[in-house]
Amino acid sequence: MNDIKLHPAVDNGVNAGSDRFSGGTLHCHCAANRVEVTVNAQCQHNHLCGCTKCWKPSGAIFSQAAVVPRDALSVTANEDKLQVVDPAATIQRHACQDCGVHMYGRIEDTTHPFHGLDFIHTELSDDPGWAAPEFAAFTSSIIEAGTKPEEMDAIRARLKALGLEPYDCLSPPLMDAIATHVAKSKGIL
Ligand SMILES: N[C@@H](CCC(=O)N[C@@H](CSCO)C(=O)NCC(=O)O)C(=O)O
Ligand SMILES: [Zn+2]
Ligand SMILES: [Zn+2]
Repeated sequence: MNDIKLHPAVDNGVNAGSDRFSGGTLHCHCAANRVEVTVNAQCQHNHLCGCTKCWKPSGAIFSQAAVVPRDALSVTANEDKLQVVDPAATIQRHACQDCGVHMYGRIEDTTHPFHGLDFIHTELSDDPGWAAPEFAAFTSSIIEAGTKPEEMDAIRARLKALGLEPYDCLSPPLMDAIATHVAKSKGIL
C-alpha cells in the first residue's frame, strides 16, 4: 500500500485499456440531470497532467487527460449546463455549472498543433477499455497548486514505479509533434 495518492485511476495500479474498445459515454458528477458526452473513438495520449488548469477529482493532485478527434465527440444530454471555464485559454474547457466537472476541452485556434483534438477525462466514464495513461505531464506544476517542493522526489519516484514517466512539459513524442508543426508552419521543414 503506497500512501502517495496521485489520482484514483492509478493509485491501485494502472489498468490496461482494450484494443477492441471504440468509445463510450462520460457523465458529470450531478446526482440528477447529468451532462452526458458521447465519444465514438478510443482515446489517445492518455496521461496524468499536473497543471493547475485541468480538472481533477476531489483529493487528486494530478488530472487524467486524453484526446479524441473532435468529430468523434458530441454532447448527448444537458448541454445547457455547460459553460466555458476560461474563454481566454487555449483549451476551452466546457464545465458543468452545477458540479464543476470539466466534460471536454476544445481548441478553436485552427493553427494550434492539437487543433482537431478534444481533451477528455476518461474516469468520467463507466465503460471499461479506455486506453491507459502512459506518462505524467507538467509534473513540476503541482507545486503551483500547493504540493511542497520537498515532496517532489517521492512523487516522481511513485510515478516511475507505476510506469508513468514524469515530464515537466509534455512527453518527447508530443513535444516533437508540436515542434514539427511549428517548423512546417514556418516553412523550415
Ligand atoms: N504551469 C502551468 C502550466 C499550464 C499549461 O501550460 N498547461 C498545458 C497542459 S493542459 C493539458 O495537457 C496547456 O496546454 N495549457 C493550455 C490551456 O490550459 O489552455 C499551470 O500549472 O497552470
Ligand atoms: Zn454536473
Ligand atoms: Zn493540464
